[in-house]
Amino acid sequence: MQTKQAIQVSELRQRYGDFEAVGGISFEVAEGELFALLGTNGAGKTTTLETLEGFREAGSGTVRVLGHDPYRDRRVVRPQLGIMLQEAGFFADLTVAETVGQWRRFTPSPRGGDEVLAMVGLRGKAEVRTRQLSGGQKRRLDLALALLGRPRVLFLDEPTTGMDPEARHATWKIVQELVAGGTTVLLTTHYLEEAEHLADRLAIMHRGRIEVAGTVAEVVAGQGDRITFRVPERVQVADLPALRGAVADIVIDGGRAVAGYRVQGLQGALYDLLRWAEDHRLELDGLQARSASLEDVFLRTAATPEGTR
Ligand SMILES: Nc1ncnc2c1ncn2[C@@H]1O[C@H](COP(=O)(O)OP(=O)(O)OP(=O)(O)O)[C@@H](O)[C@H]1O
Repeated sequence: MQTKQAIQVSELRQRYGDFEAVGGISFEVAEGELFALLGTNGAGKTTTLETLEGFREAGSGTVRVLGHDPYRDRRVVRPQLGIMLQEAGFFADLTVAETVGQWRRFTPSPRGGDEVLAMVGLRGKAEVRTRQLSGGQKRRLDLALALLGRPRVLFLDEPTTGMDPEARHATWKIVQELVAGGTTVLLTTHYLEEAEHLADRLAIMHRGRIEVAGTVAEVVAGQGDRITFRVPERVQVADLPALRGAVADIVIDGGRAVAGYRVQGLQGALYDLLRWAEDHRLELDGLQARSASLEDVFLRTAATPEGTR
């Protein structure tokens, strides 16, 4: 059976005046998949999301959500979307229950107010005024409102900003349950751990382009594992070993030189390093070895200098 694509973006470009905020991006999200859009500040994530949500017409390229143009066919598409913006405004004097009640009036066949509040763990706050909610609780109320219309596609723009780790994990669980129930989710986040935890696939944007995309394993593959240690005082940088062909880069940290290697496969490279240290009777201060992570890929992408794309 062919997988149906809930979201299709092909060569999307968006400009603000002379400035190109999105420079020709393409990706697809299958029904029931969670796709995370990561990127540096100003990379173009929100502009992309706003286009998919039908708030902006595509500058050029094509965008389809559930098979429709979300801008031109928004009457068809919008009722099937749940949207959690970066900042939603609530009326400060309304209670949580009243806020949900107001939104229900504008939502066709909405979920029950109690039901959505229970889903996001806010039933105990139903009678609290929204201005008294904490930042994390406000984000959960935002999520409750996005879920009212039983959306087939849910857009979450930095959903866990301001949440403590417990609330963040609780939110991840809610999102995982929605995905398990067949909801398609497009998420933006600055928390790489969140993408690692939730995303079936992800893309990293930088200056309007998708620099890398795939599953976490695909994105991280080939990035190289990392070994670092402080260069021992009686060793010249030129005398450091090349570990399976990898040459050390040196940074100065707290007045001491730190050697860093990017190697393919930790075990062999560590074996060589420890044997070298043993042969030279050296203690390797601050020795660290770790597998490549999404953070490595992100930081490398973010470090791509201007004019190199
Ligand atoms: N209305 C606008 N007018 C002019 N420039 C804009 C406008 N909205 C966004 N931009 C610019 O377009 C670029 C992309 O912005 P966008 O908000 O899409 O990025 P983002 O990836 O969501 O960033 P962040 O992670 O900081 O939220 C930025 O350089 C931003 O300054």
